[in-house]
Amino acid sequence: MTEKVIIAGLELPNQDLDYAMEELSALVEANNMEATEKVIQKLERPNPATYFGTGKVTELHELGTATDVQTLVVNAELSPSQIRNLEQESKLSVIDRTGLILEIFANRAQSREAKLQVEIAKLNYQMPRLRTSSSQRLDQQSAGDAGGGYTNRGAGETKLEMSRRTIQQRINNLTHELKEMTTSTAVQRKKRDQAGLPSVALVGYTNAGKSTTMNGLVRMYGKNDEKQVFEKNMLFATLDTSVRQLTFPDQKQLLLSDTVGFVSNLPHQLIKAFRSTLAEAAQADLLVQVVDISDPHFREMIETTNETLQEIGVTKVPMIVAFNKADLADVTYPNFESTDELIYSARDKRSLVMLANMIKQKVFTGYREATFLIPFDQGQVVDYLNQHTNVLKTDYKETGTEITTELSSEDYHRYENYLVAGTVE
Ligand SMILES: Nc1nc2c(ncn2[C@@H]2O[C@H](COP(=O)(O)OP(=O)(O)OP(=O)(O)O)[C@@H](O)[C@H]2O)c(=O)[nH]1
Ligand SMILES: [Mg+2]
Repeated sequence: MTEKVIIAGLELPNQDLDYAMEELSALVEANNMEATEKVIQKLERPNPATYFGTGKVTELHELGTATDVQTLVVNAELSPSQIRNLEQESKLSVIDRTGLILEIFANRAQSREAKLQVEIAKLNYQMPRLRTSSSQRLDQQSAGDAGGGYTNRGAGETKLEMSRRTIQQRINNLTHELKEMTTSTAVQRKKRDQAGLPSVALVGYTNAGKSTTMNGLVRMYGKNDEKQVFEKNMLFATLDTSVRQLTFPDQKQLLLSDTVGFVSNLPHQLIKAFRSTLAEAAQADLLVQVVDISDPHFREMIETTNETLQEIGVTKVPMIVAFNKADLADVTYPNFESTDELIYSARDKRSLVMLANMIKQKVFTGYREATFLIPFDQGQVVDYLNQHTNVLKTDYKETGTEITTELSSEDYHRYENYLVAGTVE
C-alpha cells in the first residue's frame, strides 16, 4: 500500500516554491508514497531549531492527527538537530529532500557499482543524523546490508560514538571496493579512447527520454547484438552508465553513453558517490542534453541540468540541446533550430536520423578525404580502411590497391606512409 505523506516547504525570498513542490511531489510518488497534504509557510529565513516556525509546527502536528498521516516530507536538506526537533514537536516521522532522493536511489540501484555508490552516499548522510527516523528508514531498507543496529533512539553517547566509528569504517571499506571497480571501468574507457572513436554522452533531467533516445539510435545504427537499455516512465530509471557503439552507413563510428539523470539540488553525497558514473559526461567529446519539451517546466529543467554539469566539473564539452517528446507538445518536428538545437521525438525515425546527422556534423569535423596506395602484402591495411573509414573509390594498380577514402585525422596520420603524392597536405 502506498504510504500517505504530508509535503511541506518554506517559501523563502526569491524562490519558485510552486515548481519545487511539484518536483517534490513527483519524488514522493517515485518513492511509492502519495502526497495527500501540502503545507507551505512564508518566512524570511528558516527557523534554526525546527526549520518551520513554531505555529506551523503545531499545525503540522494537528494535520497529521486529523488526517491520520504519520510522515512529513520537507522540501530542503535539514540539519540533524532540525530533524530531531521537528520530529519531537510534530510527532511525525520526518524525511528531508536529501533522505527522500537517497531512498529512491537505494530502491532503484541494480548493479553492484550503483549499490555501492548509493550505500556510501547513504552512510555519509546518516553519520551526523544517527537517532533520527530519516536515517532509521534508510537503515531498515538495507537491513543486514549496512550493518544495522546503530540508529537506536536514545542510545548512549558511547554507543553512538562507536556507531560512528563503525559507519566510518564501513564507508572506507565500500569506497575501497568501489575504487577497485571504477579503476577497471577507467581502464575500459582508456581502451575505448585508444580505439580512437569519438564519444557522445546523453545528459539531462531525469525522465527526459535519454534512454529512449539511446535505444532508438542503437536500433538504427547499432550492431545487431547491442542490447537495449532500460527505459521507463519513472524518475531515476537509469542509475548506471551504458555505452553502445554506433556505426553509420558511411562507416563512421562513435560511442554513445547513457547515464543517470538529474534533479534540482541533487544531494552532494550522491554527486560525490556517483562521480565515476558521471565522469562519462566529463570525458565525452560532445554532450546531447535531452529535454522534455512537453513539460511546462522544461526551462527550469535545463537550468538544473546546466547547474549539475557545472557542479561535476563538466564545463568545456560542446553541447547539442535536443528537445524531446515533441509529439506530446504543440510543435513541429523534427526541426532543427540551429546546429546546436533540435526539436524531435525519440519515438520517431526521421527525428533520430536528424539527431544522428547533427551529432555527426559536430564530432567528425576533423575528417578529410585522402588517397592511399597500399602494397599488396599489406592486406590488413586495406581491411582496416574498408571497415573503419568511408571508402569512396578502390582501384587495383600494378603496385597495390589504391583507395580514396574519408577518414579521421588520426587514421590519416596512421597510414601517412601510403599517401599518394598530390593528396599530401
Ligand atoms: N510520447 C513520448 N514519450 C517519450 C518520448 N521519449 C521518451 N518517452 C517516454 O518517457 C519516459 C522516460 O523515458 P526514459 O528514456 O526512460 O527517460 P530517461 O531520461 O532515460 O530517464 P531516467 O533514466 O529516469 O533519468 C518513458 O516512458 C518513455 O517511453 C517521446 O519522444 N515521446
Ligand atoms: Mg534512463
